[in-house]
Amino acid sequence: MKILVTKNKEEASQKAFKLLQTDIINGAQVLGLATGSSPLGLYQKMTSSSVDYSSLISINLDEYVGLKPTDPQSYHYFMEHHLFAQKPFAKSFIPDGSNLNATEVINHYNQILATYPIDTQILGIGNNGHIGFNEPGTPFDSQTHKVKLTLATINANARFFTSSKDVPTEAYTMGIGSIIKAKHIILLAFGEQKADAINKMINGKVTTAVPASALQQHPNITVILDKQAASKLA
Ligand SMILES: N[C@@H]1[C@@H](O)[C@H](O)[C@@H](COP(=O)(O)O)O[C@@H]1O
Repeated sequence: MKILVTKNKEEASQKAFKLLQTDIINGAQVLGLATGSSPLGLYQKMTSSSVDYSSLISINLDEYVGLKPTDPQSYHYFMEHHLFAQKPFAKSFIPDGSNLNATEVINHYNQILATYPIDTQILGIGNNGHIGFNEPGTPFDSQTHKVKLTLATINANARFFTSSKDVPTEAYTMGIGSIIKAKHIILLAFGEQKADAINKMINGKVTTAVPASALQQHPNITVILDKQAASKLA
């Protein structure tokens, strides 16, 4: 694991942008993308750059079950608003949260992942160590699946909704097995509330109790932190 501790989000996002650029120059064609506040600075760098992404493929990690792509709280809407409207890709895939037929959504997404192996995966991390929406206890070889969100995740994500009652309780997510297949992973984490999860991810036991600890086994991962997220590293 390569760990970069930066001054702040701005410096971290710039470093992530440069790493992504290098990967693209070196032939990366399929980008795995994440939602949440952590990759926002990177997406701002991407939208304000002159780089053209229109020949690349993007595949997002996850989506809430029950939200239409047009719902402002959906991850479809988030990606459209923060990246795709300004920087369209050749094809962009996000699980269809409005399709309640889980088997159909899962099979379709696994097929997409088999067709387009991810070159560079952008990742955030939940306070409880989740990646994508892979909550504690998820097997490391998991493929796309439907999850019941933990109370911790629902509460953490309530900041994007009017109230925690509005946060969907289920999501479709790429599995840990699919995430760790990416050739290069760039994980971004900011703030003290991530410090414990980051320390467990890097120095803790490799255990399904901390989904991000699966990343210790990955041969090519860059973790970009601010000082607060790095504050519990030994
Ligand atoms: N499904 C997303 C994750 O992919 C993301 O990493 C996490 C942290 O979000 P943030 O970056 O806003 O802290 O939130 C959600 O649960």
